[in-house]
Amino acid sequence: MDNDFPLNEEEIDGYVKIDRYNPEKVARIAAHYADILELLGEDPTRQGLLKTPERVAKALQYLTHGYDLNAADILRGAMFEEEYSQMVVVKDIEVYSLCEHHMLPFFGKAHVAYIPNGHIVGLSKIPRVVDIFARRLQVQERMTNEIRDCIQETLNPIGVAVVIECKHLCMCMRGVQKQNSVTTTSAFTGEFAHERTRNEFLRLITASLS
Ligand SMILES: Nc1nc2c(ncn2[C@@H]2O[C@H](COP(=O)(O)OP(=O)(O)OP(=O)(O)O)[C@@H](O)[C@H]2O)c(=O)[nH]1
Ligand SMILES: [Zn+2]
Repeated sequence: MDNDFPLNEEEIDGYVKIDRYNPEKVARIAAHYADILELLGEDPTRQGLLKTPERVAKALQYLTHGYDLNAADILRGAMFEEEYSQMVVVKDIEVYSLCEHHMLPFFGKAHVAYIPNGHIVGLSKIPRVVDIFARRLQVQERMTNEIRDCIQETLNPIGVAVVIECKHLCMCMRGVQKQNSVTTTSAFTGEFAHERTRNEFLRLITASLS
């Protein structure tokens, strides 16, 4: 996938405000990156680096485009009255975020469940909500709570469960340099406070289809 910030609204269903890809902002961020390249001992005028500051500026805007999106609005856009009252689980949602301490990626999977209370939500909206909170500077714990709170407050279900498992590059490529550690965070509301419900969710997210 091309990682440049989408130039047209179609690519992400019109949810991103076009002013996020502001040429003035790109130019300003790029100017800083030209300085940074120099400070790192590079020659920003060599051929391979000529467009790098601009590419980085666009990539950073893409990686933080969640700031421009309203997750509650996106959920509200696809809520349907339905009497279904069993747990709905969307698991293995890819997560790509940036840790707010080092601005290095952390990535992995999110598993989200809710128990409807008269309304269900369009399934694709759950990964969209995950993305909106992931595509900004984050800590994994806050992201987990924000996803839970957004679904609870907007959809008002009987309960919400969120489990996120991520690898943090700031712990792999530098610092403590642990290549295999995975961080798991979780957040629950309502019915998921009960061990039985929580265990059913945990069983479903660890079960394999094959
Ligand atoms: N709780 C939490 N910590 C995170 C997350 N992402 C990165 N960190 C941690 O943020 C901490 C920042 O600690 P500092 O001591 O200020 O920074 P540092 O000197 O670069 O730390 P080291 O990574 O241990 O070298 C580190 O322990 C990181 O592992 C996250 O999502 N949640
Ligand atoms: Zn970090």
